[in-house]
Amino acid sequence: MAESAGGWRLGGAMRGLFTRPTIDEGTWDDLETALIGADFGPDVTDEILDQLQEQVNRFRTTDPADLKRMLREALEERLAAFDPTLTLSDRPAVVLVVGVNGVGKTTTIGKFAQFLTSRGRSVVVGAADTFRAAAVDQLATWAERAGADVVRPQQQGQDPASVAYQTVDHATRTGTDIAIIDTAGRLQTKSGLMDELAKVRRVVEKLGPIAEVLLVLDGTTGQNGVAQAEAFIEHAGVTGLVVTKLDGSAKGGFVLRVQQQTGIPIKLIGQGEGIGDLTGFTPHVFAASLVP
Ligand SMILES: Nc1nc2c(ncn2[C@@H]2O[C@H](COP(=O)(O)OP(=O)(O)OP(=O)(O)O)[C@@H](O)[C@H]2O)c(=O)[nH]1
Repeated sequence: MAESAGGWRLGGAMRGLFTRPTIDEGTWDDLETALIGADFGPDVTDEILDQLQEQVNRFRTTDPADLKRMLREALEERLAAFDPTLTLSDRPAVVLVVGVNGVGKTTTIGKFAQFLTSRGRSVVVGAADTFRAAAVDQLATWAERAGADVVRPQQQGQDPASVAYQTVDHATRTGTDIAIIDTAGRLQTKSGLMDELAKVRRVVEKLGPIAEVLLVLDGTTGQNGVAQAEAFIEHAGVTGLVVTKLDGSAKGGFVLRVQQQTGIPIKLIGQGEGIGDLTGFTPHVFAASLVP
């Protein structure tokens, strides 16, 4: 899996920026425009600008190549402030995947199953989003392609918590390493959704601890996507973020922004619609692809 193949560059503004002969006022304006354009958000942008101006003054440099390196290092340091390691050592390791519909949740679960099976881990996927038969089929197709087992609801609208229970039970009985549970993204009310999730958690925890709760966010929707997912962040005990659709997006700054804002580490990055298009999150690699 290529870790640096992403298209999440900062975009055209950066190119002109680092070819100026010397650092001048225009450099800082261009840098601000580029950071805002890449969705770092105003706060992170200001912090980075202040930090870099201070460093440029301290080192008395006027060389744009120095500034570029300082920018890359500043981004890497901030990206690395949270631990991106997935905790999957329980047997089975139970992973709940949450998020609003349409962000790429089903695709992500398929890719995650593949990510794990290709590393020699056995996986079962549970379709606990039981309201749409087509969605269950779509998830099952992805999981089967990844070489994972699937636990489906026995009938449409079956209690999601019982599907989740059966999934973990299946993993325990068969000695499967990892149980990934899809959950509903859309219910009539937010409290209904959170109650359902709380019930899934309660029932699963009867069998053992939950290893990870991964919240899937669409990298192209930026801040609006975070607002939509607020309830999950507040109530679902999210342990990691998965940011999808970063391929071809010029909005890579969102990754740093969302991590700083929520205080939750990014653990996986989706960068395409193919089954291999999911990677772990490596701050060094990500910073280097933001500022190539
Ligand atoms: N380019 C790109 N497209 C993606 C990525 N992840 C998902 N998609 C696409 O986004 C669309 C929605 O993905 P789904 O996985 O169906 O999203 P979902 O959140 O499960 O949506 P529902 O099934 O409606 O709940 C699909 O067309 C996917 O192919 C990604 O990393 N990059």
